[in-house]
Amino acid sequence: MLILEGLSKTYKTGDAALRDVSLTVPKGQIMGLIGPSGAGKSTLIRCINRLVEPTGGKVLLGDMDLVRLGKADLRRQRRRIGMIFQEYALVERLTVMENVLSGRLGYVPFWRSFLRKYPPADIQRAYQLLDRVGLIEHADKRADALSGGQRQRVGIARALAQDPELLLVDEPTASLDPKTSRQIMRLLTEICAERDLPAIVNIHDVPLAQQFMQRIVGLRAGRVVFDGTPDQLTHDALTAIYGEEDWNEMRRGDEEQTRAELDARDRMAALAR
Ligand SMILES: Nc1ncnc2c1ncn2[C@@H]1O[C@H](COP(=O)(O)OP(=O)(O)OP(=O)(O)O)[C@@H](O)[C@H]1O
Repeated sequence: MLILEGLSKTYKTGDAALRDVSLTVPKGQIMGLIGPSGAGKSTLIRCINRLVEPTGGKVLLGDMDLVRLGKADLRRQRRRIGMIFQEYALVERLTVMENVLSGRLGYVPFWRSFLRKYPPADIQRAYQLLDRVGLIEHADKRADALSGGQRQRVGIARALAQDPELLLVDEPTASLDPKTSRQIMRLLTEICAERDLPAIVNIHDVPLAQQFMQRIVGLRAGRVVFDGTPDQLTHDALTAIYGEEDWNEMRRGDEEQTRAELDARDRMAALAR
């Protein structure tokens, strides 16, 4: 379980990116974080594993406050948090298998990782994870030979190789087409359920969040302005998060995208005839 208590971040520039955010994410819950650009979504995710240093508050993972840890302890504790990134952050010239094994780097002694000698149990486990994400037959391919969706699956398997107690997921589908995005979101939700893992997913796409998240938290100007189920995300709630103008614009954008997708489908169907 993850508990945030009064988490705040003010950057040196004076930008108050997070203001007194308190949230509890229980085991197995997948929580979507939505909000307009600049609302503080990335800052929130990065304060949890202290890629960004919070200026106040607590981050409790189990009963440990990550904010209080010194450097060496923080490095050890970060193993407990798996991260999945928008741009996958794979080592492109390494194989799929090596990328997954790199999730174990926090556990193996330096000399082993330097020589890329991982224990057999890690290798066996990496194969199981690749099987779970549907990439077993791609294990020996270089990461740069894969499609975007496949790369994101490697990113998921690598995060799981850490045996994390929490997943932080930053815009996992921002670089993917709509169908692949849905497949990735489905995989993430299944994995959280199977492993009883809590997850926070920073997600721009509101319909996708509504379709897959159990809980949605809306941030605006660094504050939580909505916390509820997808059904409770009404027009009024969306207006509170995005403001009237932005929300209407987003809706128009969605309608245009849907129209464009339908158009493309009609054109493909016409070609196939
Ligand atoms: N390194 C930084 N230095 C100073 N200010 C920053 C820094 N990073 C973010 N900010 C500011 O903090 C606020 C929150 O930014 P953040 O990137 O967390 O928002 P976001 O909701 O993730 O936005 P987006 O959806 O556009 O990625 C913004 O006002 C931003 O300008």
